[in-house]
Amino acid sequence: MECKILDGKKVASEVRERIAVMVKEIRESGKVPPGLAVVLVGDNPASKVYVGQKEKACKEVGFESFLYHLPEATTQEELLNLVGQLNEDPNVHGILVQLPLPKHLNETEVIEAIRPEKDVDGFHPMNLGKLVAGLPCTVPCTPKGIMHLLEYYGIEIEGKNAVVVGRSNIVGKPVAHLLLQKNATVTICHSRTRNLEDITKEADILVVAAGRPHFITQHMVKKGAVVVDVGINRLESGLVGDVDFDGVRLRASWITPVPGGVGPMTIAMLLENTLEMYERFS
Ligand SMILES: NC(=O)C1=CN([C@@H]2O[C@H](COP(=O)(O)OP(=O)(O)OC[C@H]3O[C@@H](n4cnc5c(N)ncnc54)[C@H](OP(=O)(O)O)[C@@H]3O)[C@@H](O)[C@H]2O)C=CC1
Ligand SMILES: Nc1nc(=O)c2c([nH]1)NC[C@@H]1CN(c3ccc(C(=O)N[C@@H](CCC(=O)O)C(=O)O)cc3)C=[N+]21
Repeated sequence: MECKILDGKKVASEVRERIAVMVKEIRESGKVPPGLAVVLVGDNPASKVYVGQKEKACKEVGFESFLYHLPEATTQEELLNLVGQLNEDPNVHGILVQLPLPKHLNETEVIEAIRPEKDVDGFHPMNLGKLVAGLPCTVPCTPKGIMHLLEYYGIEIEGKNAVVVGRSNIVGKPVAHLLLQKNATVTICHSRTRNLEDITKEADILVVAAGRPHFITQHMVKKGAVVVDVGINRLESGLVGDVDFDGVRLRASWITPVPGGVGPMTIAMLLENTLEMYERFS
């Protein structure tokens, strides 16, 4: 059986086109357009790349984007002050603080300072709590993008064994809950999991967000599985995911490539979340 590609690049561009049409109508009606504020602290090269992509994506769909690039030496108080100011700014509908922050800053406290109505990442405990409770909330972009991609390609979730490798608050845990809501039987694995491959081999749907290049190999995957690779690893040979694509595609029925899989969906969902918050709260 031929393995098919979950084409995040294509699906994301369709989402962006739809958003661009809606923003055009908003602008033509003379209203304030949706605005996204991105806060970057320090000079982490990977973060700078991501922030650049986000700005470009905003411009393309017609959003206002406000970039705050603060020096590495920014204090917690200065960062909290900026967040407080953005919370009050009527032109800002979404606030994204790029993670990771430099080590001297308290990430949890910064995220909690963002008004939940402007928490475009869905990382605020109020949004994460609502997600777990199955209430309407802002869903984190990467997990939302994964679900959108599965839905687009008609991948059935109900009753399937879904295995998530990774338990971060931004990817692993929320995607596990979204799969659970769609009635999958969900297993979450992490660095203390024993006999990982015995578990991954049972997965009908395998989502991998471990941050380890080529971590999931062919023999860890069940024949016909749907494999979603969230990993972004920059090696000298280029950008690779957490899944050994060339090996695993010989067994899987569907697979996301890296690049061109989950990454572009994350950006598209960031735009979608910004527009949703604009419509709900402005
Ligand atoms: N494509 C996209 O849009 C995005 C991609 N990413 C990428 O996804 C990856 C994961 O990101 P994130 O969730 O933030 O990462 P974290 O580093 O926060 O979490 C990694 C998770 O993987 C688990 N893990 C690490 N090593 C192993 C192992 N040997 N066996 C089993 N589990 C293991 C960790 O377990 P433990 O909890 O026990 O430490 C942890 O739960 C990264 O490569 C990141 O760059 C992230 C966000 C968006
Ligand atoms: N507050 C916050 N929100 C985030 O959403 C957030 C964050 N912090 N910190 C870092 C991670 C990582 N992340 C990615 C977004 C897009 C791609 C992406 O577009 N990837 C392209 C490749 C891009 C390239 O070539 O580098 C692809 O996979 O095709 C990847 C990773 C968002 N994150």
